[in-house]
Amino acid sequence: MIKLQKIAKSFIGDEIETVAIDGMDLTIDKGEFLSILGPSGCGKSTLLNVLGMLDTVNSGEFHFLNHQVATLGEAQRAKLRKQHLGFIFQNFNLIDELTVEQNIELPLYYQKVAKSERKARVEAVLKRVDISHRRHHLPAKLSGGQQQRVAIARAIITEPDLILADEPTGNLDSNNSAQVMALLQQLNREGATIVMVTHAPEHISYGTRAIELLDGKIISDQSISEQSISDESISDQGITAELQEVSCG
Ligand SMILES: Nc1ncnc2c1ncn2[C@@H]1O[C@H](COP(=O)(O)OP(=O)(O)OP(=O)(O)O)[C@@H](O)[C@H]1O
Repeated sequence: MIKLQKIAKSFIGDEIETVAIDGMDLTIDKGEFLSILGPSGCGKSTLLNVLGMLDTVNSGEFHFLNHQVATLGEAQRAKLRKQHLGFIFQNFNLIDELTVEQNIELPLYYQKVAKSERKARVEAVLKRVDISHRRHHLPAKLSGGQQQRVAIARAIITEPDLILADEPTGNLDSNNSAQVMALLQQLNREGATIVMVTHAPEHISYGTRAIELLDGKIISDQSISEQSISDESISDQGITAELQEVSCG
């Protein structure tokens, strides 16, 4: 689904160049649930912004489905974003003045989907994330976990090829975090491809693969299976412990 080849991205400010992504190669297949970890400033958000076509690269190739994204202009990238991507953010990014169901409906409205179909799809997604009982509430009346479930519903309602999640549990307590991660895992098991930036090494076990970045480069790339997670937690010296150390940065 995605192929990055020798991608480089730097920022220039006050005559100082900061290299955020340093010649990165990365392939992501349909159906993966990839976690991206690493210390602060290692390039996680920049990579997610590149994958989300919110930011351009300085050099390298970026293939998404059948498109060569690096050569596309802003309007074409915006079209691809709207058609194929769903975003989930740490601070939910819901619209305060709209109810739960209006927030969820919005992407379909922008896609000019007919009203009757919008209603049917909102209904199904409300059930899917178990928030039907709060459909007429404004976001401020919901808990953080409920707000993130609404944001997930809004991200999946267009049936995107790829869901990008930027620290989706960053503002949640452990109970709500576990619920949101279980929902993302379930969506992945039903076929969704997910790329998630996280500071929580314990959450990689919900995914199928974890990469660790340092200074804009991938320094480890691991397949995650339920078996490997339980083995590693027993040995206490595997990826979970290692990543815990790295993410403290
Ligand atoms: N708009 C920008 N202008 C200048 N430098 C930037 C910009 N965005 C990111 N950087 C720099 O690029 C590097 C990578 O930043 P990035 O935000 O991708 O890191 P991160 O791993 O997501 O960090 P965090 O975990 O703290 O969110 C950092 O050195 C950062 O200061």
